[in-house]
Amino acid sequence: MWELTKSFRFDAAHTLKRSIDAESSKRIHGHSYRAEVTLRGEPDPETGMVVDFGLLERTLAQARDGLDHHMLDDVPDLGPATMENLAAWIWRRLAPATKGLVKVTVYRDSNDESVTYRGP
Ligand SMILES: Nc1nc2c(c(=O)[nH]1)N=C([C@H](O)[C@H](O)COP(=O)(O)OP(=O)(O)OP(=O)(O)O)CN2
Ligand SMILES: [Zn+2]
Repeated sequence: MWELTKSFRFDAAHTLKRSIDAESSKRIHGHSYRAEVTLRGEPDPETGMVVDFGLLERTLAQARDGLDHHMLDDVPDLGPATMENLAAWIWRRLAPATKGLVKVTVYRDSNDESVTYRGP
């Protein structure tokens, strides 16, 4: 069994309701994120690939385009713009076209934080 991983980056703005740091969190502010997507499968004997990374990049671009330079509060079906919801949103975007999807991890390196979603 093989596992392939590819990442994409996006920058986006949001507001957040929180019980701590409430004032600064509810003001519009931005973060830089990295989403890492892992899928599992067997290489095709003819191509030697589980999936061509170029094809995977095209699929990931559809998710990135829905988030990069967007106001996350306005992204349909996201809910509160947390890293938890971002990971699940990316999963839902990718799952129909991504055989063997294992996990989506969203990183916010400026805060040394990450959230991993492994599906419903
Ligand atoms: N479990 C989660 N907790 C928090 C999330 C989240 O997505 N999941 N998100 C936030 C906020 O996005 C918040 O803006 C981060 O706040 P904070 O840690 O205070 O960091 P800064 O905004 O100061 O970060 P810089 O990027 O360094 O400016 C909070 N919690
Ligand atoms: Zn924030």
